[in-house]
Amino acid sequence: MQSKEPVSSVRTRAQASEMLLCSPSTGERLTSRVPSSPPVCSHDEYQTAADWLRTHTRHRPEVAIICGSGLGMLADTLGCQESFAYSDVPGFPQSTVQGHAGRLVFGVLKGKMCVCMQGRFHMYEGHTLSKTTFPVRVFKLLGVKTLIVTNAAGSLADGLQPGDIMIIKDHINFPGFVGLNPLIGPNDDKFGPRFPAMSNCYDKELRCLATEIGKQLEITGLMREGVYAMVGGPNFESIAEARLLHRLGVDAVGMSTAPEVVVATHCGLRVFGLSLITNKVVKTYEDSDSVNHEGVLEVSRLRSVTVQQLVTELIGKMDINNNGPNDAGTKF
Ligand SMILES: O=P(O)(O)O[C@H]1O[C@H](CO)[C@@H](O)[C@H]1O
Ligand SMILES: Nc1nc2[nH]cnc2c(=O)[nH]1
Repeated sequence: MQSKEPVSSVRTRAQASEMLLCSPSTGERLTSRVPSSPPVCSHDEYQTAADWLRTHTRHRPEVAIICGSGLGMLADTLGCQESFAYSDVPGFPQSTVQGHAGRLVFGVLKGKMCVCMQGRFHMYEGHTLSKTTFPVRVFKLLGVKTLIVTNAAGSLADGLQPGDIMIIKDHINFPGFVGLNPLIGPNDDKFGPRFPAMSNCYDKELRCLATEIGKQLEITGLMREGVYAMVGGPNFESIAEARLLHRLGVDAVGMSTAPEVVVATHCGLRVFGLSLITNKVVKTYEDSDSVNHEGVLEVSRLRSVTVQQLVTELIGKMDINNNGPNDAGTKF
């Protein structure tokens, strides 16, 4: 039997989901992207951004750093700086979160060519995961070998206090459990395999080196290794959620990092990650504390110099030619 609906009113699924994003009263578009429908960026889009950057800077970075909430000051310490607003770089999304300036800074740190993201993209801002992780593949095309990720996170582990630094040993990518993974979609074989392993995604040698540097800087009391979990955000955890995460073995929780690391590992970058613990996640109903972003930024600012020293020394001492166990050979 034929549908009685006129052809002009039959909507595709894509149109229907687009309509859900419009105000029912005015028809005004409320947001432009749905994270759960993952349109992927094409190889050309990454290449265009990389080509644009190559023609606009002399820098050829070997190390990329993604700065977490309130940790962007690190970029200011680079020598021979050249910087670009994200809005000027083709294909780059915009930063919308306080504490994420939205600048790409190229420069030299301890003799190594670096590029630093002063501000990252989060899924909860409405970016697709492909856009959230867009810079990582651009870095790969620019010749970057090592990615350093930093973030602000809440602690679930009893031994982790605000102001502590957690070297990320492993992660739990909770959005990935429900199909929100940046690698969903046709696999781009030029970047990496369809089914990448994630068992060595945080480089052991760099973790050991960071621990050694911690000793030299006399900050071992602040440092330990742990498991980071990414949740979608933007709300912080309910108490029941916090208890669940704790029981699952999560040491620190945040709303970023895992997608960047998945994409970096897929394309063979060596990864080092650290979480600055900015708050304790409330786990009991008797506790009247509650977390807010301003408090997160305040702790980040207070510890940013220490994080900066640790990352700077790590970059100075790392062997740039060791690409770690995930490197399957550069394809570009
Ligand atoms: O992960 P970064 O970008 O450091 O930011 C963390 O801080 C914000 C919450 O205060 C969230 O975006 C969380 O992910
Ligand atoms: N999800 C989450 N993200 C954070 N980022 C900084 N602190 C927190 C926290 O307590 N929970």
